[in-house]
Amino acid sequence: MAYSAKIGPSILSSDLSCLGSECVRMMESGADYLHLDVMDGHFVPNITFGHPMVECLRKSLGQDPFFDMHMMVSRPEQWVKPMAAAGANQYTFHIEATTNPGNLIKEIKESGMKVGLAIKPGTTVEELAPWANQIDMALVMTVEPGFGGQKFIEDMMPKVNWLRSQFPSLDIEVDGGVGPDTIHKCAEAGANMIVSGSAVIGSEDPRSVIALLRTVVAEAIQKRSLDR
Ligand SMILES: O=C(CO)[C@@H](O)[C@H](O)COP(=O)(O)O
Ligand SMILES: [Fe+2]
Repeated sequence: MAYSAKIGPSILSSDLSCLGSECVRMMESGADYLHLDVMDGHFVPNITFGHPMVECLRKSLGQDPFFDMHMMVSRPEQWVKPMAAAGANQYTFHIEATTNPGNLIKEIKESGMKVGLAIKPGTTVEELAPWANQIDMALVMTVEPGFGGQKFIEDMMPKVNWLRSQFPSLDIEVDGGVGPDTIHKCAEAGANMIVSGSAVIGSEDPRSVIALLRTVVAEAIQKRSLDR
């Protein structure tokens, strides 16, 4: 079992005028990686930031933090090279946004980044499955992409469960409405990379929330390995 519990705060719901220091605050609170939500106002009805911001964050934060780019954009092909040059570590694109996932996976790998493949709530996990052996991470959205602070969609858990049963060592990420109230469902289903925005950022004690999320997931991973 190659995967481990990792917690990646989504900085979407932080004070964006202090993005650099918010990222530092999350890393100092025990985050394993940073989940950076890129929205283009076309694939989703909201706009955030692009590669120039990522480049500034990389310069200010140094080489250490792992940047998981959640690309909620149409034509994800166009940002692969700029994101790699800006210092992104993982490029997570939506399968709904491209007609040629195979080629995009290849381009991302050639540019030196890891590959994440995301599906919206309305997309079946069978659409992702043919690519699962070529990617580093599968992202199962647990809200409609576009906004932080939405309600967790529990109906997505069978997708996670199925992916875990079919691909025992794949990194599986959940994103949207995940926090102390919903983490048990995600962990039991088999998710190991946990994005949490408002529950972590909005907490007075982000360190404790991150630690709790990680403990629940680590315990579920251990239980699964004992059950095998
Ligand atoms: O990609 C998205 C939303 O589209 C997420 O990354 C959210 O930003 C997570 O925030 P919470 O739902 O945890 O508040
Ligand atoms: Fe996200």
